[in-house]
Amino acid sequence: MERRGEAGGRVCMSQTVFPAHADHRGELSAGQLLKWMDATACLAAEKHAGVSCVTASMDDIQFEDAARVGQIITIKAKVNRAFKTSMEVGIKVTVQDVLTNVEKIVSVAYATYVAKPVGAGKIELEPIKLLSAQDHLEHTLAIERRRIRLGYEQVFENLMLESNKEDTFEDEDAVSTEFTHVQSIELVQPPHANHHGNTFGGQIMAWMETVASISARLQKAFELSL
Ligand SMILES: CC(=O)SCCNC(=O)CCNC(=O)[C@H](O)C(C)(C)COP(=O)(O)OP(=O)(O)OC[C@H]1O[C@@H](n2cnc3c(N)ncnc32)[C@H](O)[C@@H]1OP(=O)(O)O
Repeated sequence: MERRGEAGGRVCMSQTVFPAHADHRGELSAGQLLKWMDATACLAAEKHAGVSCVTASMDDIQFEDAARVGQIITIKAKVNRAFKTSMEVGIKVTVQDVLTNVEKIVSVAYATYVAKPVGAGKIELEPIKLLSAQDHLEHTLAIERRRIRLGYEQVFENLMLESNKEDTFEDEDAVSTEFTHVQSIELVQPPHANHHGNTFGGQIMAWMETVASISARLQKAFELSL
């Protein structure tokens, strides 16, 4: 029998990109990918914790390559380190072209999940069993990344408090952004919820990404109309 903490906390998910997952360019939308990344990583966290987990945060994400309709997306998630009630999960996304077999990295990301048993108090997580040199490396780096991510919020708060000066920089080519304000009101429905009845973190990120990309496109449309 596999004990929790022994090679638990690893999940691999593959999915063909269908037109319903794509944006107007025929590429996998970032919002859909964020939903898959969150669902896969949450499952890895729950496999390790043995109880339900919630998304606390996802670190900065860079998308290095696009995935087109018909290509295969593979998401590998692994618990790098369990702290007290939270875990860092490493997420690696690759895209494979079925005709050429060429595989490319789309993204490497880190997310934090907190064990939250339904109807119970907090639980303390077991440490993870390290099986390879890579596991050891990620385990060591995870504590450093946690220190940076937990300090990040404070750094941003301090920036806001300290920067009470108006930016006087003026560029004569600057264009107004007044037409780029976008607001979306969403009704939380059952398809947006996870198996605990809460809105998926990935769903919230997908809504945020939709609004941000519409805003960016409105800016471009406004510039072209000038
Ligand atoms: C609104 C939505 O539907 S979002 C989508 C899904 N996600 C959720 O629903 C989560 C909503 N948020 C929450 O439930 C809470 O804010 C939690 C669980 C994230 C934090 O719980 P709290 O009890 O407020 O915080 P507490 O200070 O006890 O921290 C618990 C752990 O989370 C960690 N943590 C808290 N915030 C963060 C963060 N932003 N990033 C990384 N780790 C975090 C803490 O370091 C701590 O870890 P440790 O126990 O291993 O030392």
